[in-house]
Amino acid sequence: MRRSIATVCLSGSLAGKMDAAAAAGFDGLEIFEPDLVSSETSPEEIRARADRLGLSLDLYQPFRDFEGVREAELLDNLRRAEARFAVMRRLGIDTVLVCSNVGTATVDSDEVSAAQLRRLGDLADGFGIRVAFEALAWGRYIDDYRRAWRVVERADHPAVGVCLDSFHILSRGHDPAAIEDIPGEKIFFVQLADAPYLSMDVLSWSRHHRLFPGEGDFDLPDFVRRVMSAGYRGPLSLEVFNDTFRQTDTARTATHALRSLVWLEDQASKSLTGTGLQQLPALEPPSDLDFVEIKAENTDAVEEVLGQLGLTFLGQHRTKPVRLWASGQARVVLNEQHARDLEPHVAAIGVQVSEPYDVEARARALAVAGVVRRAAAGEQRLAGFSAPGGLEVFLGENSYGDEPAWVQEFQHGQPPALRAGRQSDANVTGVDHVNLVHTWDDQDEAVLFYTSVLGLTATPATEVASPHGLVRSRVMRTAAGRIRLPLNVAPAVSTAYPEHVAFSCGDIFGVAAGARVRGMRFLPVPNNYYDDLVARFHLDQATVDRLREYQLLYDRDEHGTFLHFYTRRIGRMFFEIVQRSDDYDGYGAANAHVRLAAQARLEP
Ligand SMILES: O=C(O)c1ccc(O)c(O)c1
Ligand SMILES: [Mg+2]
Repeated sequence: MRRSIATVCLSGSLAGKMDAAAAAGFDGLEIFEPDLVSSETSPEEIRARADRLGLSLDLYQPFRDFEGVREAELLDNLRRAEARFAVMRRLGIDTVLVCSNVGTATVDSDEVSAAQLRRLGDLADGFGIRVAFEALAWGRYIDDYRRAWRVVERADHPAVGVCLDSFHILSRGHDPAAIEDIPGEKIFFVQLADAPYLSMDVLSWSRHHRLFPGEGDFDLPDFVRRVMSAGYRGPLSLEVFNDTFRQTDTARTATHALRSLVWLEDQASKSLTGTGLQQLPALEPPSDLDFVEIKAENTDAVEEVLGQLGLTFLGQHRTKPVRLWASGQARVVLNEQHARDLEPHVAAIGVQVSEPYDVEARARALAVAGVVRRAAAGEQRLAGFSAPGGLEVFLGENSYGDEPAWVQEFQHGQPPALRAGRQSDANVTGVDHVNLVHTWDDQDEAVLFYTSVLGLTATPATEVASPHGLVRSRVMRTAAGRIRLPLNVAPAVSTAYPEHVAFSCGDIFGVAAGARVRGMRFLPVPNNYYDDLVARFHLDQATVDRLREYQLLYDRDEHGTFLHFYTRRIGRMFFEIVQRSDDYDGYGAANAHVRLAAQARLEP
């Protein structure tokens, strides 16, 4: 399918948007009228530039407030249209988007709107132009694509069809099934946008909060399947009004946008044949976390805490200043290579997949930047990718719970007896989650990255108050929860907002007691928190006293309970220990503000 993007999705000048769209690999462009009007470049030059770049100019938009008016206004509107059509001719664009009237309509009649669109069709015909009529979700009378189609059908003009915009349809909860009743050749254009479910007026929602496919809550693959089933074969075009993407780097956003379309085509192609939708190498979500890598100029402080938490040092790498600590399925790689002046931070994760080569091919098809790490002879080379925000993600082979082969490269350390590890409940058993921090402008991109490359799914956003501002959080996870990556957007003022690695265990009191004996300094929890626990959960005093003794936090949902505690901050990170009981599926979000306030007290 041809892939297009509306200029309104991107920041910068019209020429810059065109260059970025072409460089990212788009085939076509929707010219948003304000981008043209404010540009110094003439329509002829824009057309020539598009030709040079190999971009087709697929749509001119929007033409507003046309139908549903009285005759005098209609004549005005036709004159307005004629002037636009003349500009479109100079641009070489043959389709105009006419959106339903929101401002000047006074006549609520299919018959009148149809007759007026027919007259517009006659005018457009003379210019070799087609009219794609779109029902805006907030149209004065026509606010539903099914009514827009009724009107277009009634207009019965070869130059008049519909434009289907996923946002206007799905935001209103309109059933997209009726798309399949529209003849494909009468669907003149398809615009795609995702969005999070928000309770707000639909115009503001549309103008500020649209997202690229795969980043929000709408079922875009189903939407595309329906337009394809109807027989539509025109461009799939992104039209995403979003306050963030309008300010981010143009080239980066264009690449991000194209990734969303490539992902969407792949998703939509399932259970459809002969549509020309491009498929990606098959995707099986990762089965497990392979390792977490922490990088710093000096990792001593991190290793001290890992020891206090009961992890075991497994050895130094054969050829690099890299060390491995582990317990159960938790493997933490400490890397001092190329780390001058760097404080401890989460630099990479490894995930285990059954077919690393397929995932690697998939990532390349999605235009994800690879990372290269030198491997000496005999060392395992893991394919790696740079995720938005800078985390490196490596692909390891599924080891089915056994020690992965690369562990053998860490041999200059403990004797084999220790390598086997002491397995008891009072040990860390694995990594429960890795909490990653993003800036305000790359969280959505990160959601798409983990969705499209690794097949993780995103939970809806939640918000937690910290002393420095609200923290917005979404969790990327596998269905079984073996991989969980909460992505947090840090408040703007706290530039070095810490990330954390959460270890799981089966006996958190045991781990806490061991850590205390080994001198670990816990993140202190205020007494007020424990008073509140009594009120919230009707816990008996003895239980609360025991929690307080170890500075543990407590949460409960309908499935089970959650106990957790935190270490103090080490550089740009810290550790958490968690114990899930029964099928508790959260992250102690109700306690997050207590943790954030405690951290702010220690490091204001
Ligand atoms: O927000 C708007 O006005 C607007 C304009 C044109 C569109 O195609 C659209 O979906 C929305
Ligand atoms: Mg639209």
